[in-house]
Amino acid sequence: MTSAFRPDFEALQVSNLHAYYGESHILHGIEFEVRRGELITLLGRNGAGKTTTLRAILGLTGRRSGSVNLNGQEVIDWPTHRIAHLGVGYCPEERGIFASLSVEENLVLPPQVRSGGMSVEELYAMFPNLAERRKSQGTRLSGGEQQMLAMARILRTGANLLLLDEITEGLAPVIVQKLGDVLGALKTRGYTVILVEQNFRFAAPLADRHYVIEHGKVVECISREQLPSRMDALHQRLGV
Ligand SMILES: Nc1ncnc2c1ncn2[C@@H]1O[C@H](COP(=O)(O)OP(=O)(O)OP(=O)(O)O)[C@@H](O)[C@H]1O
Repeated sequence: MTSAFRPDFEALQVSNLHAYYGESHILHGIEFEVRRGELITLLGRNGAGKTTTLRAILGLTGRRSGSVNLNGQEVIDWPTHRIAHLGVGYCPEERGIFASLSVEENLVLPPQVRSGGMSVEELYAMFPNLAERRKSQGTRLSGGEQQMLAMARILRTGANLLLLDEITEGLAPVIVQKLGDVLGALKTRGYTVILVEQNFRFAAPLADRHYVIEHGKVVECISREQLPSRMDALHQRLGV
């Protein structure tokens, strides 16, 4: 560890990030940044490289190159578990709930990556549905309950930079609204969020900036202030 090393996350800067799955070159020099307490989105059509970007930050793709700088620390060559211990939590699209374990067992299973994680009781206060289902098996949860559990689980680990992949996909409007409230509350508490999202209406009010990805490259960065004047161009890019 260098003397500049500080485990608490303040900023992530991704520069010239290339990533591969086997021989397939998927990311072609991704560039973006996010600072503590910000929420940014990665937008783009299917197959643009949004999920791969989240996975590449954590070292979950094949070969990768370029720079992933976390709070002044270059982590491009680090293994995933070391990166996670800087406070990075990943919520994959498939959620990864253990079907044979109860809600509470799922919650307490992952090891803490840093101090300051939320307690189980704090999480039940944030997600009352989970409190009611604390003894239920993973298989018996609705899609919305599974998503809340997946979010709650990374909050318990102490992660404060959250990489969230399509968390609203397939969920009822009332659950989507609840997830929006939770993200707003987390932002207020200083959490930092990178959101891959197809539901732009969900993401727009929460986000400080939007990065549009096409063919493994960021082709546009749109701030909250610029959004009203760039909506038409954005719709065209996303094909919606
Ligand atoms: N494990 C893998 N092996 C090989 N190619 C992959 C793998 N995962 C993804 N890809 C390819 O990488 C490209 C980017 O996929 P990625 O999942 O990052 O896109 P995305 O923008 O998240 O889109 P979606 O919304 O469809 O998930 C696609 O062409 C996809 O087929």
